[in-house]
Amino acid sequence: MSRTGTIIVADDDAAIRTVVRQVLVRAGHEVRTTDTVAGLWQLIEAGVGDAVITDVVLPDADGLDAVPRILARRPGLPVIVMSAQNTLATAVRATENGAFEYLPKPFDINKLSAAVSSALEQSQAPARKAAAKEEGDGLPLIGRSSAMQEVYRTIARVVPTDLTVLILGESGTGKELVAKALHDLGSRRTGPFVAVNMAAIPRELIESELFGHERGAFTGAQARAIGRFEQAQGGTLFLDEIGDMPMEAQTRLLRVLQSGEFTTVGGMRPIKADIRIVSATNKDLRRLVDAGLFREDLFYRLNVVPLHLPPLRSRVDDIAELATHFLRRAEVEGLPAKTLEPEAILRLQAHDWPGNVRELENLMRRFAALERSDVISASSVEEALRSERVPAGRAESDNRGLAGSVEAHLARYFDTFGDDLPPDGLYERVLAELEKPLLLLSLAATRGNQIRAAKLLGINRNTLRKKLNDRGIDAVALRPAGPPVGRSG
Ligand SMILES: Nc1ncnc2c1ncn2[C@@H]1O[C@H](COP(=O)(O)OP(=O)(O)OP(=O)(O)O)[C@@H](O)[C@H]1O
Repeated sequence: MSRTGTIIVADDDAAIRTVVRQVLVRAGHEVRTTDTVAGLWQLIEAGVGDAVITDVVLPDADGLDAVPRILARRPGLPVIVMSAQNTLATAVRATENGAFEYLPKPFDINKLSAAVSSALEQSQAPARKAAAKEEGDGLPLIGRSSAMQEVYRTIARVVPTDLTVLILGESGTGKELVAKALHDLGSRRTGPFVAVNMAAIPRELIESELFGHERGAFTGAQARAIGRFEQAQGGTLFLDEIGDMPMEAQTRLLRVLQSGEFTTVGGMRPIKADIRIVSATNKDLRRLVDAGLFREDLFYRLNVVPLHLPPLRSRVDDIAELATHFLRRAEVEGLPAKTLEPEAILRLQAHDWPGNVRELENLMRRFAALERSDVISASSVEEALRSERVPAGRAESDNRGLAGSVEAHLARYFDTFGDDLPPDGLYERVLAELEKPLLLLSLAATRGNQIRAAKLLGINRNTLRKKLNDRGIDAVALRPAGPPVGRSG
């Protein structure tokens, strides 16, 4: 049977107070109502109430701003916030201010009842519930498609255990994000999360990188070095691109999984491993096993719980929410606010996303930075997706396509640095890089005719000659012997 209690209701709309009162009284609760923050505060000070339901906009003050004050006075008292300002910002503010639940108006009576029941349950075990709520809100994964629901179910099932998880999925599907979520939600969250990418470390260094080495273990080992296993003690070790692990390191890893202990390279003393292992791959590990490139016994040890991350193209339902999420994130980072028109979303949904969520994230970031209009149109999306497919160096016939392909090249250049930045002095370098091929292509297109090329470029003939000199281009030598290339005349 669900618990009953005294609920304070603060709303300046008499009709809402009446409806809420009826619902709560019918469920066996006692109700006290008020229409101001001042009235609410009086009840709080008097120690009344097992839970609070408050509107945000009240005549004398902001109901949401009152939440931290209420919690300071009555720690653990669940406060449910209702608001007609149904923005993500209000929802986020409600969470940040410590609200127990946020209900957008008009609210569903069943949801209100459910929120009150769980609020009263929480007041029985405040600390545990508050922690659980914090975890839920911090979950970084976006997507409500049935494919993602399956992923969430598996995550929920393995979080309370220390089972070894193997995350399988194409590049950019969120494997690392899931590994981090497994860590952050589990009992090891206060310990370290250490990620190692097997493909990023030179093969001959992998063992020492993972297990550490003793002084003098090999040429160049001048001091003892701590490996990733030791760094991850008490936490989670994420082995990314596990299919790229060399055989010798595989053997060593298998031994650790079997014995629960590891030794450093050149070391004798076994160290107990108190680590959860999560690994990931975008390769077909069974194939690697068949080809003799991956140890079968290790495969079984790692694959205790397989977690398949679906490619983005198979969860089209998530695209709108993900795209909006990435635009908002760009906005939070200081880029201009952008939204997508409905047809633009349809266009995104029709794309096949070979780079999965990462590709969508990069595209949205690019729109946030470069799109001139506040609303991203279907044709902008079309153009951006088309320009991604333009092979290097192929010119487009119209200005918009040209901008798109240059943009795609630049975007790819930025992407190669991942989270880092390209070297400084980019502006000059990019302009210099653009100028030479532009001059060369213009001359080629006009069969080396400088007057025509100057006209095509829209610059003075003398300016063209100077630029050719500066860039060391011999225009005469460029006159092709064959037929004209493209648009001359
Ligand atoms: N469900 C999701 N919700 C929000 N962001 C996501 C989601 N899935 C992936 N991302 C974002 O997409 C990017 C790629 O994700 P991640 O690095 O986890 O992919 P991966 O599968 O590990 O890629 P790779 O195989 O190339 O290492 C990250 O910036 C991540 O934050």
